[in-house]
Amino acid sequence: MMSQANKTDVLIAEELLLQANNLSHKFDYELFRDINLSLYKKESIAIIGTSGSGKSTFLNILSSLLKPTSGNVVFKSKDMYSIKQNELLRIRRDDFGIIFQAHYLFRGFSAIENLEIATLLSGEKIDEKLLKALNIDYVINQGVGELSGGQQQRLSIARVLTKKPKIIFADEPTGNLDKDTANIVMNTLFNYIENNNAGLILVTHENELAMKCNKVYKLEDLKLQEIK
Ligand SMILES: Nc1ncnc2c1ncn2[C@@H]1O[C@H](COP(=O)(O)OP(=O)(O)OP(=O)(O)O)[C@@H](O)[C@H]1O
Repeated sequence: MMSQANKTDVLIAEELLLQANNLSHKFDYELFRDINLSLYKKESIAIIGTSGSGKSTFLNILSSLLKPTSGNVVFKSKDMYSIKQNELLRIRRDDFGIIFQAHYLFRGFSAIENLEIATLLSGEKIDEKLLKALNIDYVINQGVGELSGGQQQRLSIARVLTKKPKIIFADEPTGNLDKDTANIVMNTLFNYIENNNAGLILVTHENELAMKCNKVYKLEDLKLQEIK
């Protein structure tokens, strides 16, 4: 029979979405050393730190885009940087939602066509409620080039959520937005992870925004310091 301690281990493992172990990275100089991080279902984590401290680099490593100098990132019991490239691409396509400030929308297409592309890849449906919540439901027939910067940003967030990722990685997702719109976007992301058993890792320089997350870490002196 399984002991109580083992049962607890199994339970924690089932709730775990992503685990980073002993991550170190350097470019010309060392950015961080031996960092550990765990993300659980329904959890939001914010990473703060001064400009150039390595926040975006850390997020790129967690989100399958950059192999760390050393250490590993485990998703679904697999070390992402030891598996085959096509398996890694599948994880990125099916399970990860990556939101960057520079949004990669298809400019020759309308807003709705950009969402349809996401549904084709994932087999999911466009969620009208999501478009309403993000206040872009009334512009979906317009060309991407006709949308404002903030509308494009929200459209790219809608496109990421449309494919129903297990983990959302967001680098300054509200960077271009006014406060009210930023709140709408953050509430949409929080509701999404709650309703879909997903997780969120957010990089931001705004402390107020960071503190809305369950956990906050500051990247400083090569380490992640726990703030909340
Ligand atoms: N591909 C790369 N090659 C070489 N150096 C890089 C590369 N990407 C980032 N760096 C360097 O690593 C350092 C950290 O960059 P990063 O973008 O991770 O910081 P950040 O904390 O996100 O900064 P900011 O808040 O200003 O966006 C910077 O000095 C940057 O020049």
